[in-house]
Amino acid sequence: MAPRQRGGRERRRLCRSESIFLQLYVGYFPQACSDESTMSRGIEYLLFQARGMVDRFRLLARGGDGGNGCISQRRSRSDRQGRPDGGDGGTGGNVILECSRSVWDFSNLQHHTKAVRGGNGLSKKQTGTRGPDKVAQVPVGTVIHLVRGERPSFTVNKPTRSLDPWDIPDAVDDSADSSNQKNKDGINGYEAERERSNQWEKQTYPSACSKARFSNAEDSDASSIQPQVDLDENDQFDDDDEEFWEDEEETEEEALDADEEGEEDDIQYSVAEMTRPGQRLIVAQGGEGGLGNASIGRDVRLSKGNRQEEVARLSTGQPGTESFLVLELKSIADVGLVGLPNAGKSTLLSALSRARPEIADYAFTTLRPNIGSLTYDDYLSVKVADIPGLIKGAHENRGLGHAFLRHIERTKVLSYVLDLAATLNGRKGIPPWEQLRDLVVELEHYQEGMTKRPSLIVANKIDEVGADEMYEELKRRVQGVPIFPVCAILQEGVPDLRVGLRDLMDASDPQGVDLSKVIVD
Ligand SMILES: Nc1nc2c(ncn2[C@@H]2O[C@H](COP(=O)(O)OP(=O)(O)OP(=O)(O)O)[C@@H](O)[C@H]2O)c(=O)[nH]1
Repeated sequence: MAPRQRGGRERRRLCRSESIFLQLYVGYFPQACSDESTMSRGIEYLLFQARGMVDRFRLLARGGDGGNGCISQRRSRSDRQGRPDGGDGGTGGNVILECSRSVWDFSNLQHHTKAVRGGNGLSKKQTGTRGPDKVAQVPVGTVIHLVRGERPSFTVNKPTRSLDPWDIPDAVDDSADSSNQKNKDGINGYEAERERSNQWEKQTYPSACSKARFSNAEDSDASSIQPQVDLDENDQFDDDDEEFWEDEEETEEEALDADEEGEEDDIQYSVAEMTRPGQRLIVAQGGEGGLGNASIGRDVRLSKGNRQEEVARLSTGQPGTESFLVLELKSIADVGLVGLPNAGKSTLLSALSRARPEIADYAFTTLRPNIGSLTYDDYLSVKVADIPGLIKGAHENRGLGHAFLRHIERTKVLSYVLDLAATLNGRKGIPPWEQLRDLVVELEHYQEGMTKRPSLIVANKIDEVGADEMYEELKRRVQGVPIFPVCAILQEGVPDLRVGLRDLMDASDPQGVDLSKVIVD
């Protein structure tokens, strides 16, 4: 097989970054492109962006197919004709998402994730092995949207490799009652399930339906019923299957975009949320194994005419289910720091907690959310999220746009970080009260009512010359929310801010920012 071309994907990503770069440096900083150092920062930014955080991810998950049932005759001297003794195929593995603290985005995932096929049944009524599950780790705060397929279901957090009696080779129960029950269920349900899966295959893989592996009963050749020896030679992990998956992967990956756009109307939003480490969610189920001829012979009366075809159909393992999901990361923090670029949010986060985000004197240093932990004397731990800077017009995709706001969607408290020094000493920035207005407008554009949640204002850079007067002016212009003068860089005012945040979380009637109480020229 020809090596797979990854170039297309790389190129696409850089193009997106380039467009952001242009918006930033030509739109937001009109004079910037003439400045060499800003250009080099821009390039640095591009590189960051190219390997930036993956907080939205399209995932096509497919459960492993069930193994085929075995067709085998056991003969002995006393029984020349022999008895059917082929075991059932094993169930395919599930695709499971596991919530974990050890990953912070989706960069470890593969767009196509498939679990392993169940093992084929063996002679002497031995059931095939269960296909191992494919477990993919996702960060805490992952929200799952369903584009296509079955709704995912949570599973008990236990090792999924543990086998039930049907999965243990040689564990076929001979007692009439239980085996009949199982096989009746299996066979009755089998017809309907098979019909459903045939339709599913035709819809999902019209081209692949012609492949032998996906051939349905009508197409299947009687020669596909192999004696035991041949079945044993079949690889349990099905090389053809792998190849098929890889061949399809490149084209399907491109199709994922189109699919998502095309099916946007049908998306079921937030079908599940993963908020606790260790939580497990089955997103695609493994298929049931096919029946061995020991089960078929015992429970199904086969008509003479199409006996072989019927046996072939019943012994073929069912395909695993497939689902197309969009995963989104919404960080879970108690306090969200919002501010314009360069306001000092990252510096403040490092003063409040042990987090060490990148700090620099240029805009958009922060390209991904940082989360720090603030611990009080009574061991209450509060999570604080620092998100990339917002600018006026972010809802029109200026700057880094609105995407990062999802990380503070669930915070209990908002902390507006305003730069008192933005207009001081000849700087051409925005006065703090206008910064506040712009931030409130952007947050409301993102989610109506977001600014009603408990809020406080951090008046940062109080150490700068002229900042005291600016702080007094800010207090005069903004009413209704507490304002804390802080010098994040020297950690001045930070202990009071810690207390203020705690009070806000404990307060019975805390208030958000009301723009009617903000005086702007
Ligand atoms: N004088 C003074 N400078 C500060 C203070 N806090 C932060 N700064 C400086 O302001 C600049 C920006 O700080 P950051 O913490 O990176 O600002 P940010 O809001 O995270 O910026 P983005 O990543 O662009 O969103 C840095 O040069 C800091 O050293 C402060 O209290 N006083």
